[in-house]
Amino acid sequence: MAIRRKSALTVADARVELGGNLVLDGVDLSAATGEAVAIMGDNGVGKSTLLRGLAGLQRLDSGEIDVLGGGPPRDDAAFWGDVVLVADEPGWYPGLTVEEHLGLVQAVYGETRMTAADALATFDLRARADVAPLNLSTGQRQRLSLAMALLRPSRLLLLDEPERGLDAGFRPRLGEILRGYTAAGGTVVMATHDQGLAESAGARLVRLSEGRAVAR
Ligand SMILES: Nc1ncnc2c1ncn2[C@@H]1O[C@H](COP(=O)(O)OP(=O)(O)OP(=O)(O)O)[C@@H](O)[C@H]1O
Repeated sequence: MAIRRKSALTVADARVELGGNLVLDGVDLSAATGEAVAIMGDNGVGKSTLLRGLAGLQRLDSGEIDVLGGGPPRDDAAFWGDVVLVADEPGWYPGLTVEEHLGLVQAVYGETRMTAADALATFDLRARADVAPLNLSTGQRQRLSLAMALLRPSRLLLLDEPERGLDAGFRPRLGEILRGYTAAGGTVVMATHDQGLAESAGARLVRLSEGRAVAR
């Protein structure tokens, strides 16, 4: 008998118009608790817009969203305590090293999913621990963004093109890290152009086409 997993999020008939274009045109999406979902599709089909909608950073013109059973996304501490969005590069703290950025996350959250030292190792940043993030390469900065996101406790990870800047060797590692996150009960929704990464993360593929989800 199939085990029915609890819903982590649902999007029903989402419509978003931007600059006179209907970017999302009746999109449905769902993810179960402990599931990874990869949203794929051509440039401009609305993947980032959908993720921003899930994070509450893009208002829907119509449609419904439920995130973690709490209704629509809310810009409050409880929501952001459960949800992590990794999209554009974050602002870095001037004067703090890579290791200190991770230490800061650990200090703020107290109980983290791993130690800052483990995060440095997991995201291959040990050799760059003492430099400022702005002195990292693009891919190393992306690894630091992901390390900070995976270090802190959360229930839902929203990742916009997490493969950005990552070399071919690290992408399967990221897939394994995301598998570990879902195995521990977390839910992942990512927009990606890398089907290999999606598969290594064990993600269900959802294709967006002209603002519609055509397979899920
Ligand atoms: N602020 C905005 N005003 C008007 N149009 C916008 C705005 N932001 C995005 N768009 C348009 O909305 C559409 C969807 O953009 P979105 O970034 O969601 O696509 P995407 O699928 O994530 O693309 P990519 O694969 O290139 O990251 C694009 O046609 C884009 O030009």
